[in-house]
Amino acid sequence: MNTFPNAQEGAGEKVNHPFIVALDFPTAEDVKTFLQPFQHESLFVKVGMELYYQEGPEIIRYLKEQGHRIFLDLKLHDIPNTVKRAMQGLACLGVDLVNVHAAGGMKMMEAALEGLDAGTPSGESRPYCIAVTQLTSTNEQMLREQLLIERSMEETVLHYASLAHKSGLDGVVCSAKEVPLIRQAFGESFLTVTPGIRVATDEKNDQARVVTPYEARKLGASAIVVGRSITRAADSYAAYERLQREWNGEEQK
Ligand SMILES: O=C(O)c1cc(=O)[nH]c(=O)n1[C@@H]1O[C@H](COP(=O)(O)O)[C@@H](O)[C@H]1O
Repeated sequence: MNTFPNAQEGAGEKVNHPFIVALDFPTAEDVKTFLQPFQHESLFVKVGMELYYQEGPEIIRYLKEQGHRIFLDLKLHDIPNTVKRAMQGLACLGVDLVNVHAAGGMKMMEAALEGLDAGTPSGESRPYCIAVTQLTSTNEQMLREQLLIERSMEETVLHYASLAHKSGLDGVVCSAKEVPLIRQAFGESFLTVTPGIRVATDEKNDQARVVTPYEARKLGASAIVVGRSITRAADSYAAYERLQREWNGEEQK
């Protein structure tokens, strides 16, 4: 498998856990402009729907050539056969991490893994596969009133995480708020990738369950995903450095 350092390994030492920068841009040109100040850095970047639907596999090839690790965030959610075949195609791209919606159910998640195994070129490692539990833009009121889920957010996230775990997935996407519960239930090697990251002075925008990089680290998240706090900052590189220092436990803001 690809390397994905566990947040608990080397506790107390300085270990660089994945800090994933969400490249939420409409074009490859925007990405190239954004990455200019980072040209000497090897990043862990996320390509989501906005960019992939416009630029397709070419942007993945470009980012790999630049030496970046890639989370291809397409949040697959369909019938098992469709997800299996889509994952088979994505596995050829050589990305490090992909995801599905746990709401698609266990058969769909198992099919995702089958597709990835079938599509990974021999001699290469298959991408890690994680499941979105509840989007970080969802709050408890939305669970109740829109999704008709009567359980608490924590119970719901834990339930979806258990489906992902039973299906053999490598981890979940959740808010860092839910990480301690998931770690307690499924151990330290089950990945918890956490978006909804903001520092105190940031706008929440459409996010509901937000956590600072420092708190996410303390809560034991395996990785954080940061988009607008960096991509919309006046000085993106300075923002990246500041948030990364916080994530690495060097300073609290
Ligand atoms: O799967 C994801 O990456 C994801 C899941 C989730 O529950 N919430 C969430 O915000 N994300 C993604 O994480 C990124 C967060 O971006 P910012 O809110 O700008 O930091 C976006 O690219 C979202 O698509």
